[in-house]
Amino acid sequence: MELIAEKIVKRFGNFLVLRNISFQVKSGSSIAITGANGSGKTTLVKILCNLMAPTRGKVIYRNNGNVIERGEIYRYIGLVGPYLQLYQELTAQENIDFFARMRNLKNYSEKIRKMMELFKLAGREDDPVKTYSSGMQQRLKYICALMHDPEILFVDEPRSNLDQEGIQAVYRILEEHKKEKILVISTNDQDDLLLADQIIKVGN
Ligand SMILES: Nc1ncnc2c1ncn2[C@@H]1O[C@H](COP(=O)(O)OP(=O)(O)OP(=O)(O)O)[C@@H](O)[C@H]1O
Repeated sequence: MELIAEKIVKRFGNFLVLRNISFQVKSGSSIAITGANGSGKTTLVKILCNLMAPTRGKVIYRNNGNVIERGEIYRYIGLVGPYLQLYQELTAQENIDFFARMRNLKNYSEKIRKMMELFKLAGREDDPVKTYSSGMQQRLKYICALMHDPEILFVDEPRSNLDQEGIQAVYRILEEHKKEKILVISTNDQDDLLLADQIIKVGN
């Protein structure tokens, strides 16, 4: 699997946020997007995930040399980010079932059980997400992003709201993920940059 960004430019009106961002990342490697607050990290992640169109430039996903169509990209990616909302009125299990149905996933209960255990959410499956703390919600986002074993995992602000134990669990997962798949993180944290084989700086 390969993710290629070709001369990505993004403007909001006259405001130029991204100027000519290009890179390539392959399975078995990782990339970090870094830059000051407001420099365009989240904008770039959204463009890479096909959630926002670039003003100019291209995002290409290739699998065994074949280009994946835009409409199919979601099957290959998992995304964790502050703007990714869980359904607050639904329980954790209902959120998980919703994501599973969207991805046509079957027989996922054992995998979810292990991940709920790992993220210390076991026993809280039937609680509405609105009763979860922000750190618990962040943990649940990781579970929803990872349940279909995505080839590319995007994490915008990996540590967001997590305690030390949560960060360690996430780090183990990210280290494991980038061994054979693609990891893209957006971060301002110097420690997070150590996870990356390549660093892209956005902004000035
Ligand atoms: N939909 C939008 N319309 C207009 N301007 C936007 C829009 N989205 C983002 N921007 C602007 O683009 C710039 C980059 O925003 P972005 O959220 O990508 O930054 P960031 O690097 O992720 O910031 P932070 O580190 O604070 O999360 C900001 O100046 C922001 O105000």
